Amino acid sequence: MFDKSTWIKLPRNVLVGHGVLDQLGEAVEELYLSGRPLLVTSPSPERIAGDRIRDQFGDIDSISLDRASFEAVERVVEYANEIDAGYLIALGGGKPIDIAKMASDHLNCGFVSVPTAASHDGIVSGRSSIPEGDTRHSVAADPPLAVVADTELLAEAPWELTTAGCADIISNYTAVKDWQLAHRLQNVEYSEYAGALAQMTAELLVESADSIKPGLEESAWIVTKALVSSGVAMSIAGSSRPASGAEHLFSHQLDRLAPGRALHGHQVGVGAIMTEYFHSGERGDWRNIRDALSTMGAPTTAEELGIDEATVIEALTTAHTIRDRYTILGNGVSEEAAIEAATITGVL
Ligand SMILES: NC(=O)C1=CN([C@@H]2O[C@H](COP(=O)(O)OP(=O)(O)OC[C@H]3O[C@@H](n4cnc5c(N)ncnc54)[C@H](OP(=O)(O)O)[C@@H]3O)[C@@H](O)[C@H]2O)C=CC1
Ligand SMILES: O=C(CO)COP(=O)(O)O
Ligand SMILES: [Zn+2]
Repeated sequence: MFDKSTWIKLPRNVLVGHGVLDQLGEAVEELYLSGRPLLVTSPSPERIAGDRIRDQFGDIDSISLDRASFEAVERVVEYANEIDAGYLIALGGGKPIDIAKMASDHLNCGFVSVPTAASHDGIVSGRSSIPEGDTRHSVAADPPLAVVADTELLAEAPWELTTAGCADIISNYTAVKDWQLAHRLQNVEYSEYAGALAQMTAELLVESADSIKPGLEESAWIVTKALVSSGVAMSIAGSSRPASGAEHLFSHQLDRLAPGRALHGHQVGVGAIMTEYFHSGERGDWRNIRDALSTMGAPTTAEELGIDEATVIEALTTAHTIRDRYTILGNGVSEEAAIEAATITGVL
């Protein structure tokens, strides 16, 4: 008997374009939500766009967070219960969006995603990524009911945030390879559709590399559409596998060893150069990944990340311990092998 079933959760309204932030009220109205909103944000996004949201929703309650943690999720849940919020509006980068995503899951209410940076592919995804002690949880949660990504606002954000988004997408190359490897070696369930979508998204972005330049709103448009597409791949997969492999494990370790030093996307990009080397060897595709990152202005070395060599090697040799996710790192990379990979690829 055929007994497979799948439940793919996706946002209902996705608005990407010039000035669409001013249509947030309209997009929310179309969702037939009830109750008052709670704005979940962080300091810079609040400063940049908080008032434009208040212009549409009146003087709404808001909470500003500076760190992604389970404690921050708890604070949002408590505050939302206190004011009897009907839904959440997440305004900012990956941090407030992930926190609101998880809090809305706990509260059994919906949330709307309003990215202020094209820096990560959690804008649309049904995954929340929260660090806790020595580990990181990639938690299943509902995706946003709507996404309102204003390319005018995103283009005004510091350019490095956009290059971080590019690198998060380019890392799909190695993430999909790791997923396929785990499928072959460990019988991990693999979705051809999600894998193909994640890979194609990375390919299309790399093909557009010459059009991705600071000061061009079109760049924010290209990158945001890719982030949406990558988030959809995660929703189809029901896991972050299409967009997160060993390069993400490396980045999550860096977050522990050198917190706040570099952006998530930049760390996964540098990780992808090295994990591609592990996949395909010295003559393999790692040069293409490095060149694509460098064309877009994303870091390709430890120095450009602002992270010292010893920390990079420690992150690479311990990355396999952070989560139960089979990747090319297998049971771990020796220090000698890590130094060799980082040196050959020019990361060190
Ligand atoms: N759930 C998922 O599927 C995914 C989740 N992630 C998660 O997302 C996080 C990374 O996202 P990222 O966006 O880098 O993290 P942050 O939300 O920390 O944003 C990065 C920085 O950019 C600032 N910022 C945001 N928007 C603007 C703006 N318009 N102008 C100026 N500064 C701005 C933030 O300011 P401030 O400090 O004031 O907030 C912060 O300092 C990680 O925690 C990662 O794990 C990443 C990919 C996928
Ligand atoms: O960053 C992500 C995808 O780009 C999410 O992945 P994680 O599940 O590893 O947190
Ligand atoms: Zn990522």
